[in-house]
Amino acid sequence: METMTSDRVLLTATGVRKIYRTGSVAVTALLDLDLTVCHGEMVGVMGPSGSGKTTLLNCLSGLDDIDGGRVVVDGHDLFAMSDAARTEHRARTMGFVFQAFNLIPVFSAVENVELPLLLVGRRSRDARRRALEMLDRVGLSHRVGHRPNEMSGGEQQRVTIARALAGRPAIVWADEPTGNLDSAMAGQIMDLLCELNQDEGQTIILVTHDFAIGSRVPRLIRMRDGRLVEDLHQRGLAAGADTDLHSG
Ligand SMILES: Nc1ncnc2c1ncn2[C@@H]1O[C@H](COP(=O)(O)OP(=O)(O)OP(=O)(O)O)[C@@H](O)[C@H]1O
Repeated sequence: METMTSDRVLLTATGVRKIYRTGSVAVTALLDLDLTVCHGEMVGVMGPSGSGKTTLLNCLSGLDDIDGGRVVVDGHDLFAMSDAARTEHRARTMGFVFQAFNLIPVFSAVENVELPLLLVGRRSRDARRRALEMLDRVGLSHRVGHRPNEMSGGEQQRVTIARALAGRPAIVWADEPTGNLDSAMAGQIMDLLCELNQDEGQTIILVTHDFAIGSRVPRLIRMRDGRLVEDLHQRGLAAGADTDLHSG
């Protein structure tokens, strides 16, 4: 069993509840969800369509409000903060990779990666240096001046990963990051994410419905009807991660 000493804990969700209300219809998308994630973990989130995977990502990252419970990330209670403080905390501690690449079409790769750094006040020379370093890290040093429509889907997703990691976030959230890619490119993006986790200890929480992806993460949680129904530490999959096999 994993020993979760408090200094290793990065995220704690306790009794999280999320209800979507549309007119008179209420859908409970998360029900009393408890989850603890430690620094350096790579966690996959799987479950049937509608089970609450994206809602989990949106609520535990503070992108969306919750209807009950508590989420603490990097020592800060997300929903005890003002909206402005939560936004600032998110920009400082979290990076996001989505299925849609959401790159700015008129910007080059390096401009897309440096933009969030400039928005949080980094000096332009520092932001450029860090953006180039990250593009090199994701294997795109030969594409820094290319615009999104001049790159393949896999290359565009590498740019978004470079952008997500440029600010050295404590957590990277990824929602179906390989959903728009063919299986060969999807495999390469997973290789990169696994490498960033294993070599650099980057904490990653990844939503997927793809079993090939889910089989590669050291820890896999499964959802059903808004509840966490399984928490599986897959044996021997990651350096530094817990390798006990247990569920619960
Ligand atoms: N904005 C919304 N308004 C109303 N209901 C919503 C909203 N977003 C999600 N839901 C509902 O909440 C439940 C959980 O949705 P969620 O998108 O989190 O599931 P998911 O597991 O990510 O599904 P998928 O694999 O299909 O993306 C579903 O019943 C969905 O219909």
